[in-house]
Amino acid sequence: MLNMGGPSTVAETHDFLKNLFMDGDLIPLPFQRVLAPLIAKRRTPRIEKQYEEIGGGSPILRYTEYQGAGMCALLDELHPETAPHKAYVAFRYANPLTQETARRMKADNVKRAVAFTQYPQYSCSTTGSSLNELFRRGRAGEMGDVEWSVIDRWGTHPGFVEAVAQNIEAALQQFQPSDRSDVVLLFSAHSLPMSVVNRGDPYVLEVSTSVNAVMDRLGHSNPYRLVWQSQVGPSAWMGMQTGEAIKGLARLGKKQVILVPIAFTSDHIETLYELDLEYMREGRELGMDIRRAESLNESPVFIRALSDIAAQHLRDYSAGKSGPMSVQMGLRCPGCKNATCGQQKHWFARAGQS
Ligand SMILES: C=CC1=C(C)c2cc3[nH]c(cc4nc(cc5[nH]c(cc1n2)c(C)c5CCC(=O)O)C(CCC(=O)O)=C4C)c(C)c3C=C
Ligand SMILES: [Fe+2]
Ligand SMILES: [Fe+2]
Repeated sequence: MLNMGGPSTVAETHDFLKNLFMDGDLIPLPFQRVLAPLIAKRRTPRIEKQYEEIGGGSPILRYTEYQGAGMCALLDELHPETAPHKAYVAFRYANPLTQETARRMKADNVKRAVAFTQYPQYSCSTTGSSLNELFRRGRAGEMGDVEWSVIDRWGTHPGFVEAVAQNIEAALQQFQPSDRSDVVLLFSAHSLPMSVVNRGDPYVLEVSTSVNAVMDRLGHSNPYRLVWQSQVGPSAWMGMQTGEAIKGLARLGKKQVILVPIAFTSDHIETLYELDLEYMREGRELGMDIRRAESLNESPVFIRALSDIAAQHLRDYSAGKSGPMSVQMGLRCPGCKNATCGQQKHWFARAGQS
């Protein structure tokens, strides 16, 4: 289970930030090896405080382990041919790091593995980065002889869509029945630098497609917008920003709002601090009745979706098909060397079309 990860304790914040700023797939910096530790050090006190305020660390590991155990139990039934299944967590910037997980897999003598991204929508800076790291560890011989396949995106899987929709419906129940259809659904995803969007990264399109699928499932019952949060640094990022959207809705007199995280599968600093503490407080100060759809966390519907995605992948793989959600390791973009790059410019350049 590949993801970014987060510091499980406040004390791990600095190392998490350092690993994050060292990653050229996420943040390409000039003189990265020199600058990254400096930026991480300067940023640490502020981010430590945020992790303190949300209970002393990121719950992402706890939720990923819970989801992984649930997924494997179901998968043993759905795909007994490859049972027993075991979930390993490989985080990009926090423990357990990919390197450590690779070592554990080797010690466990694992021979067959699925690299299953836990980002529903693909970006070269998130899933791409995790897959690159996995490649590096494999090439360094740290994993032993493993037959790999990849699930690289699943943002329109009906089970994922259903789980998000059910959490929205639960949040809608908190409003008076007569008000419900006027509540604005504000889908909020982590933003992406415009430099990444403009080179054709598929993330923005895939997040939009997820939102559309959820709205289809809800029968377009409510007004909705897709907005973007968590910009870092001075460069241009994908907008509109979540904070600006909330202020804009308040100006329009649209005061009943549900914030819906759509690009994360569990709670962490971006939901618990930025959405719950910052934006919801701002909204309430503007006189709004602003709530949040719960993150997928321990949702049984979501865990079933994970097992279904994995089972379908395993069936496709044994039938010799890679399936629509998955590609096999070895296919690497000639442009950025990402395993499953979705950047149109890179692939078209290869085909001689640009
Ligand atoms: C789909 C999810 C994410 C995308 C896309 C993404 C892009 C992205 N992020 C940064 C910089 C930072 N992100 C930070 C935290 C963080 N980011 C995500 C997800 C995505 N990031 C999550 C889930 C988290 C929180 C982890 C946790 O608490 O468990 C941080 C650290 C916090 C901070 O210092 O503000 C930074 C920095 C960039 C530059 C980027 C674009 C490519
Ligand atoms: Fe981020
Ligand atoms: Fe690429």
